[in-house]
Amino acid sequence: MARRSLTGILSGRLSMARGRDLAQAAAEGAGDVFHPVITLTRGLRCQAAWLRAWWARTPSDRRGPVLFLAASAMLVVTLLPYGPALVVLAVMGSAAWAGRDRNPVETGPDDTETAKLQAVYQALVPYLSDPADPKPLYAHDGSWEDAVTHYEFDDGRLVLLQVRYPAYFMDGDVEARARVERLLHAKAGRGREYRFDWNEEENLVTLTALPALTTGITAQRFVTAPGETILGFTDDDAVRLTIPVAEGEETWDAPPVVWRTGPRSTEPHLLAVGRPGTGITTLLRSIALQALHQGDVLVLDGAGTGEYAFLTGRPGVLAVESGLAGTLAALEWAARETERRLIAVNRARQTGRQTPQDARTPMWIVVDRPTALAHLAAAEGRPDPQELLEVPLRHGRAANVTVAVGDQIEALESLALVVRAHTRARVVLGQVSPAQVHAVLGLPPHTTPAAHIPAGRGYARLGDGPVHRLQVPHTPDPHDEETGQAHAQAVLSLLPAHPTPEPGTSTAGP
Ligand SMILES: Nc1ncnc2c1ncn2[C@@H]1O[C@H](COP(=O)(O)OP(=O)(O)OP(=O)(O)O)[C@@H](O)[C@H]1O
Repeated sequence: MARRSLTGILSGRLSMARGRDLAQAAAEGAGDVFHPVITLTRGLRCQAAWLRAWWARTPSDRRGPVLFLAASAMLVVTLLPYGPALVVLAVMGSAAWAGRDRNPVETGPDDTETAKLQAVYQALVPYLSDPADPKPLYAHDGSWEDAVTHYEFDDGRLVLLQVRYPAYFMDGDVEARARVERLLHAKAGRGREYRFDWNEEENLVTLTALPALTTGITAQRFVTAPGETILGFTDDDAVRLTIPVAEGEETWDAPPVVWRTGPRSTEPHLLAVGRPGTGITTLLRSIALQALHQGDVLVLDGAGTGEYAFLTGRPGVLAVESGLAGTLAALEWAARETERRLIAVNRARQTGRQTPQDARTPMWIVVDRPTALAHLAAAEGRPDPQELLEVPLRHGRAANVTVAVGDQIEALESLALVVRAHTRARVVLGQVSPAQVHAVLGLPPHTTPAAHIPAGRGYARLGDGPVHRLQVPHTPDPHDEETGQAHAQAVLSLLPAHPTPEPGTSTAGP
């Protein structure tokens, strides 16, 4: 075999490399030259495929008229000046558009997100697997892709996660659910609030990150129908209705939690409890201010801190009592007044006449911290004021009498049975445990607590309805030194104006 010299081999390689470069340059040049043609061909192919599919979908009895229409259109086009040229231009233009290069869209999680999803999956293994399961959905050597059906990240943080769970997982067991929710909450990040939705039919649980509820809504005249009271504001998708609210300079549509009272209400009385300083008085003040636009209000302030004093003497305010003796007298009057209204309503029904106006005007009894008064009454050997609420609570609905009670959550056990039994509209405010929410509302919250809970934040439930997150509108005591001028003015402007006194007139009341 003849040997080749090193220079010969090198020069041969050099000429081969040059040849490859030339071929590559020629191919690139051809690619550039033919690119429009390739694009047009691709577009024409797309159009032809679409046309074929459309033709296949068209029922056979309609193909004849379609062909006839197409032929007529072609005839018209050929008769038009520049018609065929315009048609060719239009087809080429749409083919160029249809065949344009589309950058591939990146799908799927990046490495950090994949690691996070796998971590969530692995953490769920002990909770959602069973050693007896021959084909477990959750296993230590398994992958998140088997169980995660939806996910969404925002800035690297999970904002939506839907996972499947095996059919044997006890999704009806509150504690089993709570364990999974606690774990998902911890894995998704504790800084924000999450909602959990359990779909028992399809064995799916969804975690959704919730935006914080606005704390900027202050006392104002809300747009409501007669018998409606706004307890506060909640999530957009939790209620069907929104009302316009002013927040600072802006007006926007906010989703309210509306409490309906009166003869047709299924939850005619309210109980609100919370940790001290979380906004129970503020909520009752907001309710009293709204009630004043619908009827008469009697305020009984067990805490005796004078936070309702600004209402004293205003039209529609029957009395503001804070001492034990005054409260007992006011409640005795309220019980008699409820009975009087009840008799008037019954008489009117029996005789087929309209209920007299003085039995139709709504009457509200707002009681703040009744357990404080109960304690005082027990010490003085006097009747528990809560027991005097029995008549308004039992018969108030028919007599258009509404009772709203507020107290501290620690005093829940001290609340009279009659109060707990007849208050089906419930609110709980402040940093409370899921068990406490369950004790007050009859259901645990389906959202995790926020890292920081502002005053006036909590949950509301009307009767057997769902549990709503709630933010009470800021309604401070206008006489409090710490209340800013603007806020005080906003509250005072909601009070009905003093009527011009007419000689010889007097108002009814306790
Ligand atoms: N919705 C709210 N928005 C803003 N601040 C609020 C809200 N609710 C209450 N606050 C503020 O929180 C503080 C306590 O409110 P409030 O007196 O209503 O609570 P409370 O539960 O009745 O307290 P306490 O147990 O001391 O009577 C007040 O300074 C009040 O202005």
